[in-house]
Amino acid sequence: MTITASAIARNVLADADRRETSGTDRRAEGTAEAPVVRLDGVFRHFGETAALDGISLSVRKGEVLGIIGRSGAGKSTLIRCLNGLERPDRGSIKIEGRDITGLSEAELQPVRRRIGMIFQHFNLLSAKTVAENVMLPLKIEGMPRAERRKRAADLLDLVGLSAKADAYPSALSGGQKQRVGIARALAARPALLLSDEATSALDPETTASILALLKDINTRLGLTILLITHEMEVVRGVADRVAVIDAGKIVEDGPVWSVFSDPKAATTKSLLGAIRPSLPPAIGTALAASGETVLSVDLVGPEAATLLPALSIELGAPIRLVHGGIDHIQGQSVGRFFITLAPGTSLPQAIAFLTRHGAHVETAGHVADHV
Ligand SMILES: Nc1ncnc2c1ncn2[C@@H]1O[C@H](COP(=O)(O)OP(=O)(O)OP(=O)(O)O)[C@@H](O)[C@H]1O
Repeated sequence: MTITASAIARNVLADADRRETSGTDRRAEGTAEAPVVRLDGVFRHFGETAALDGISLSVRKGEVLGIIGRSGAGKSTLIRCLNGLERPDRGSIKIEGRDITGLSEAELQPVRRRIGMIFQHFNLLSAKTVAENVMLPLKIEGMPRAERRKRAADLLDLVGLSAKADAYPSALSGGQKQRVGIARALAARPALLLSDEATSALDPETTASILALLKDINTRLGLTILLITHEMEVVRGVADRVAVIDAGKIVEDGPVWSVFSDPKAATTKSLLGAIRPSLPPAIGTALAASGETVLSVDLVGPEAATLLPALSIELGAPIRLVHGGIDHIQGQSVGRFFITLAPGTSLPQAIAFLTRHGAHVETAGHVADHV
């Protein structure tokens, strides 16, 4: 799909920015520099269950943060706290610098309008057309009809669905429904787009196209996005930073390339299991039977591409790559290789060389008697 880079698109969030800098829409201490979202020591317990157990994190303006966790980790509770549907037991939650934890329902309404949401099951009104669905938040805002129509047309252009303006949701594919959901979420010019498992009901190809659209909107409009997901592929596809939540705690937080190349927490390693190369057991068994030593080698950076040939030259013998390769995440080359050394070569020499070049090396599986 091609999205036209129009003045319209640049205008999609412009009013929100004007409101933000004028400060007339908020009575907060926040400034343009304040994080869009900031949580400090947020606790929410249900009886003995700590759904949120001291969460602190912030999302900068223009950032895409992925929050990932298994079922029951606390993701839904976090979302409910962010939009004021749930109140934390303690801690503070600031949206654009304004603490929302003590606000009344009436006071929460303008804060909620600053948060656009997209959902796993799209939540479109089946009796309304695509354009009417997109216009709905604007109708609630009291925007005149002609203006609403114009804005809905601009938003449908942005998500590549102009041709479907008068169709009903039942006539759309899942990916098209989610595009409508995105257009609707952007209608009121939010400061934050909150994505709640928005691609979980979509096939991998459609997921990729929705993630590309979100990334495009983030890049072109500078929109801040918080993605809640249980899929690492989603984080990999679009996020700048990832926070891993487990039993109500953030157990890991960092740039996506860094967490993907060197996960520290057990939960992160396990969530990454499916997409981070690990030695297939059958290969490990076969190599053990043949008496070969397998090394796992991790290296981030341009040297990842030249490391193995350089090692081969250092040892004066060929290296066998049995599994893995180079991935490209956020412009970084992330190398993860499983290699075996030729008989008679020095394992300590190989490890010393690789370590000297910044690689993290482990012996995986069988370790043969090397020189
Ligand atoms: N209203 C509630 N009453 C009692 N326990 C709750 C309530 N809401 C959440 N919990 C518990 O808090 C923990 C976190 O739940 P939460 O729904 O936030 O997790 P989640 O990460 O969103 O899970 P999923 O991905 O399955 O939706 C779970 O143990 C859940 O059983």
